[in-house]
Amino acid sequence: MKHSVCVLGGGSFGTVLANIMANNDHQVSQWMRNEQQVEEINLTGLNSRYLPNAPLHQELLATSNLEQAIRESDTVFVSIPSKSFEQVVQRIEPLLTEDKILISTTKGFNPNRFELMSDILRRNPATQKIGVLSGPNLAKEIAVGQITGSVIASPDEEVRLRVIELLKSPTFRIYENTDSTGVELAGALKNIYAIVCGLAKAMKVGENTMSMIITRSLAEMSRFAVHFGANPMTFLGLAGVGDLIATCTSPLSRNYRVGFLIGSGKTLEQAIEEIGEVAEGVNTLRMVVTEAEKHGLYMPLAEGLSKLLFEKAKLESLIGSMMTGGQKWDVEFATKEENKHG
Ligand SMILES: NC(=O)c1ccc[n+]([C@@H]2O[C@H](COP(=O)([O-])OP(=O)(O)OC[C@H]3O[C@@H](n4cnc5c(N)ncnc54)[C@H](O)[C@@H]3O)[C@@H](O)[C@H]2O)c1
Ligand SMILES: O=P(O)(O)OC[C@H](O)CO
Repeated sequence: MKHSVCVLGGGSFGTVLANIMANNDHQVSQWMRNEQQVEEINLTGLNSRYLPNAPLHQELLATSNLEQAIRESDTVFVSIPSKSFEQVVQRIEPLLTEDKILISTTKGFNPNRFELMSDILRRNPATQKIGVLSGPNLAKEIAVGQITGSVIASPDEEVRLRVIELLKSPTFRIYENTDSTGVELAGALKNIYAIVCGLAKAMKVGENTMSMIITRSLAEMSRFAVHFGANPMTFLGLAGVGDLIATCTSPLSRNYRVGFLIGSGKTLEQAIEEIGEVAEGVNTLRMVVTEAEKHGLYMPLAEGLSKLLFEKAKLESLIGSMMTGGQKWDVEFATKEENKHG
């Protein structure tokens, strides 16, 4: 069945998703605020600022008419950075009807209060058909047809099946999960650890060290997420360990690059300016460290990074924070009995 889809956001991820769905013969409009970008995509089939090497499907329609784009669509993907997500969702709320499906692809927290993007979507009074798309999805790799897997998370089967129908392709495979909280938290939290790994890479640490950081990052992020209702098993999937590996090891990740640039002597402000695209991990770090303190959650890597970025602590103290401290179990979600005998 041919669907009408709207993607909100003119950045790299919104553009690759819109392009996949247009290639799948769905009617796709991509809403963006920048008129010049709209014109460029419609006239040349290129989004040169965000995806310069990816020619786009000729039927993909870029638009700055938000009202028309929403009214004409049965499914809306929101690919707006977390900083502006709530503001854009408030604009579309009056246009929503109970049959519309809403998908967040944004990996971050609301900077104004501790909540996820799907919480913002759920506040609309019209539709509760809501899902979260997350996984190891570096947009620039997807754009050139690298084999990629992602996860659609929603308790609602219709939502999951719709997203699979819209996005599946010979190079893009979508898996299902009902643990929306786990998938969404995994996607947001891993950005913190991508910054840590970028820093570690700039310090030229060995592979033992890098593996330890990535694995302890997984322990830390799943500890946080389980406290807020996630299933720890979700962290074994693509949205958990999968995305953590991709983002913690790839120079294509903006968060990793923030860490690498700081580790190479730049300030946080210089790193953000040089990248020129959203790096969600910085805001996520602020929100998560505050919540971890409030709830007594042990997160030495996040706390160490926060001290380094916001309180000018020394780089070495970040990794030092992982080497001391009380937490002694390798796998925390094994039962107490297993830990005793394992
Ligand atoms: N790029 C990736 O590889 C990737 C992959 C998976 C998920 N994501 C997530 O997707 C989200 C979007 O990322 P991206 O990579 O597309 O970002 P980006 O930096 O490439 O682009 C952001 C886009 O949002 C637009 N925007 C910002 N504020 C706006 C506002 N108030 N109104 C309208 N438009 C606004 C910008 O103009 C820009 O077009 C992020 O949360 C990111 O974590 C990104
Ligand atoms: O470029 P980043 O660091 O925002 O990462 C992009 C995606 O989240 C990778 O899955």
